Amino acid sequence: MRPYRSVLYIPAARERALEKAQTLPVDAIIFDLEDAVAADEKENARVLLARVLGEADYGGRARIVRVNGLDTPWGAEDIAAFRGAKIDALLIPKVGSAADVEAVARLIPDVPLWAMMETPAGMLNAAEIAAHPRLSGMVMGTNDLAKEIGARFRPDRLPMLTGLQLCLLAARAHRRIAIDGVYNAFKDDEGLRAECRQGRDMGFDGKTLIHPAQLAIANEEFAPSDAEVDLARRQIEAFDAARREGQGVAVVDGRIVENLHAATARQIIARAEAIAERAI
Ligand SMILES: CC(C)(COP(=O)(O)OP(=O)(O)OC[C@H]1O[C@@H](n2cnc3c(N)ncnc32)[C@H](O)[C@@H]1OP(=O)(O)O)[C@@H](O)C(=O)NCCC(=O)NCCSC(=O)C[C@H](O)C(=O)O
Ligand SMILES: [Mg+2]
Repeated sequence: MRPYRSVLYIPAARERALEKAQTLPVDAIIFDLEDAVAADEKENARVLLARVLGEADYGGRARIVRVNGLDTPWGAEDIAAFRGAKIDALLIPKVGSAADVEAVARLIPDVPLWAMMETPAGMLNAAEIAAHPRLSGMVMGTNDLAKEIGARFRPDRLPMLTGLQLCLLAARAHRRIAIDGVYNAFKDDEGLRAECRQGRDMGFDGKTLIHPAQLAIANEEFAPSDAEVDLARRQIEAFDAARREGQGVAVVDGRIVENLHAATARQIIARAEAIAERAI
């Protein structure tokens, strides 16, 4: 179980940021060739990123490259540049259907593919996209989604919720990683914390981020709290004791604990242990 609490975008044209990320407390990095790179910088950014990924040491941080779409002048060359590279996933922007995933899969063997979920068609086709055998992760693109549906940004993200939940259901049905969208106001810690909490409550594995100042909050909010770990341990103990006595139900803190609750508790412990092992 690899943690994906914090997933930081870095514009691939920013050499200093590419260097800085080697020491940041982040679970995964999205090296972005798409929207964070201006059109006249695309070719230089691709060359720079290929060099950096060949030389730099990002330790245990997952390395994900977001390429430009195949419907742009840069998409096919981006994909070709990272064939055989030491990366953990290739992230495809604006995926609308499983055919979009298949088109990229044919151009690059072996590497796991992730999909940006950020168009109305993509949200409606989330189930077939998640089912593609090469797909292993889904990333919410809430900026593009807001643009496409004509939504306003609201603290409760009401206009987004149906789309986000369709993607979560699809991701979970096929055991894929699901990462929440970015919080644009990178100096607003309180707003970020609230949105992380909402994303965690919904079931996301972590949050995409745009600035190093956002890392600590995401790492904290997407990790099981001490209270959650303590409760999980007590639930497992109580359930195992009940089983030894031939019972199928235990009670902890006035609430029932059945097989499924014990399974959730074991997941929480496994997640906490995986995070402790990351030790970032
Ligand atoms: C938002 C920024 C433009 C701010 O940059 P800057 O003004 O340079 O910030 P700071 O001066 O506060 O930077 C302090 C130091 O941190 C480093 N830094 C900054 N950002 C990053 C980063 N993302 N990764 C690594 N390091 C970073 C600076 O180099 C400074 O270092 P030092 O020299 O040691 O002091 C900038 O943060 C930025 O460009 N962020 C990323 C924006 C981005 O990637 N956007 C695209 C993804 S969002 C999206 O498209 C999602 C989706 O598709 C959707 O539709 O929603
Ligand atoms: Mg986008």
